[in-house]
Amino acid sequence: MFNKASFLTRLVASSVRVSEAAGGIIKNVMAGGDLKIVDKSESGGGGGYDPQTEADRRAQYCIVQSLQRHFHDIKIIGEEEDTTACPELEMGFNEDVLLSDRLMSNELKEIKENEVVVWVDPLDGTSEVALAVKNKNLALLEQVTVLIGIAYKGRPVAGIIHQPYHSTSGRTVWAIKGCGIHGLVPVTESSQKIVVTTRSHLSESVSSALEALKTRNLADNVEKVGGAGYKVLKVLEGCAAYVFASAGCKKWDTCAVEAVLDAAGGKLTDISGRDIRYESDVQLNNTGGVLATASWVKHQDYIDTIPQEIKNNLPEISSKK
Ligand SMILES: Nc1ncnc2c1ncn2[C@@H]1O[C@H](COP(=O)(O)O)[C@@H](OP(=O)(O)O)[C@H]1O
Ligand SMILES: [Mg+2]
Ligand SMILES: [Mg+2]
Ligand SMILES: [Mg+2]
Repeated sequence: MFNKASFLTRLVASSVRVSEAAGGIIKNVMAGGDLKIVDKSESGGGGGYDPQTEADRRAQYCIVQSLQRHFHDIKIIGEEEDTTACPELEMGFNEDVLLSDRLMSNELKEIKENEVVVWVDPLDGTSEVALAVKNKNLALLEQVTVLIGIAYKGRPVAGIIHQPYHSTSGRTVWAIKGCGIHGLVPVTESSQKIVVTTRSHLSESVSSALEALKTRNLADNVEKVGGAGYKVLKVLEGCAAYVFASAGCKKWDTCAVEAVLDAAGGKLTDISGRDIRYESDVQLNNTGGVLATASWVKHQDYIDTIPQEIKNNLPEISSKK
């Protein structure tokens, strides 16, 4: 069945399994207790504290090696430049994904390996991992996700969000364009408009945008949590929007989650309402910020309410410097 399925279906079926293996590696490193944290901003990464742990490095190695072994011509762009080798694992694939093959459009069925860009965030929420260990507050680990996003012609067509610390054995939420969302049931209405935003990268523009939303009853409450992946899961499970009026997050933070949110009827753009592009040569930073809304609110209301001066300070820069 696997070999008969189209390339995209096989890539997603493998990516679901690889994300779960990466989640297991993250848990093993955490259980070992020695995160070997480095601060990437010290090696010229610019910006503030930007932690990377042994879990980030091992998880990325596992994901990239496994996918490259089975799909030689795909282009993979991952967050971490430094990785740590880990034993080769025979991944297999997730059988449920193969069932999507018959639902896929012909255009997606015909996609070839060298036409996709795979955006990998091996561990999203590293700041929360560091804080969980520092404060011995393991509840924060629920905010950790593994993100694998698949882009075709510069736009997301499939996404995998693995959440290793969700309940006891973790969960994987995945979607292929036009084939629905799997792994959770999206909330379709809520009496309260809760907006989620960053815990560890707050800034003047992030706060001002949220204040503006509050005045127009588009944010009854604001929750500050970690990870782009976790915030989109919160939007899928009842929050109204994820609003991040800052240029800090990257293409690997948003490609997977945009595909999953889109499959649930939500929407993700920059804060000016522009589509985020995912070609292999784009600027890595999401310089226009991130606005992700649930299916049951009007995305345009949020765009219209964010002050123009904040948007002007977050221009879209699409080509790589
Ligand atoms: N100013 C900044 N500098 C570096 N990374 C940033 C950033 N703002 C956001 N990010 C990254 O975007 C993701 C979501 O951030 P946040 O948790 O603050 O909402 C995190 O990914 P990683 O944890 O994969 O590094 C975080 O590091
Ligand atoms: Mg990230
Ligand atoms: Mg990361
Ligand atoms: Mg990081």
